[in-house]
Amino acid sequence: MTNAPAITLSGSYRLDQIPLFSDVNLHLQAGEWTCLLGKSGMGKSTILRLILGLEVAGAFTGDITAGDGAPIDGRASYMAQTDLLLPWLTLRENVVLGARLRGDTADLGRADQLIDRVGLRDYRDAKPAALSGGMRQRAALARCLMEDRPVVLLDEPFSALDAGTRADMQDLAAEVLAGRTVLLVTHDPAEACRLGHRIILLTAEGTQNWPVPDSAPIRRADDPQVLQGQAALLAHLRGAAA
Ligand SMILES: Nc1ncnc2c1ncn2[C@@H]1O[C@H](COP(=O)(O)OP(=O)(O)OP(=O)(O)O)[C@@H](O)[C@H]1O
Repeated sequence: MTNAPAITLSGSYRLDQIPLFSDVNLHLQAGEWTCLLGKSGMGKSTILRLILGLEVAGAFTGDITAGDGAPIDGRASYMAQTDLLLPWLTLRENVVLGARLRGDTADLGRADQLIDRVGLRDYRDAKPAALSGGMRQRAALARCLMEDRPVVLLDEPFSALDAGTRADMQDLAAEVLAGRTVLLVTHDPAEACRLGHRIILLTAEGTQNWPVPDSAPIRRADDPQVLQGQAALLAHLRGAAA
């Protein structure tokens, strides 16, 4: 993996001529996890798509830059909210899809290791239709981790998982993505407090930094500061939604 760059997105976004968010200043520190929270429909997934250079429905005015000045395109892997598994491929073929599309030789040993780590060894040759929603999400996570990119954009990657599996997958992602510049969109205050070097809240007025516990992530779920932090964040989000 090459060095992970910092990424900055600053600007405003209009949808059907109506501002969705204004004066956003989102700075992702190089090699760190930034967690982005905000009300549904506020534009979090749109921000991921803007960073990736993908098509969006509205108009963005502003700048999106990497700290090293090089293009972001080609250096980022992305896990969308929908798993985007190809139904005619097996789980293993889906996990190595990136290499296949690029015409590279897939590292099947690494793929099998990741499939094991997400707990899907027995389903390696199964088609996506034979997997539950949570299993499909873990397959998509394995495919994203397989890409080994310096920038990783994750859109609610653990949302379909039971609590125990979710904690395991958070641990796995934190381990495999150490040193990457990660942007994690999540609705879960506990997840943000465990994983984030930084927590940023997106509102119609822009972005707000939220304090994180003193210790370095990934933090224990029963760390008192994590427990306090997630309660305070939940209270804030509920207040903001009222
Ligand atoms: N393809 C599209 N065509 C038209 N409008 C869209 C499209 N995709 C998103 N939008 C609109 O853009 C706005 C922001 O959507 P986005 O998915 O970025 O929100 P979000 O904050 O990620 O929401 P959630 O938390 O529910 O996933 C919403 O009002 C949504 O209806």
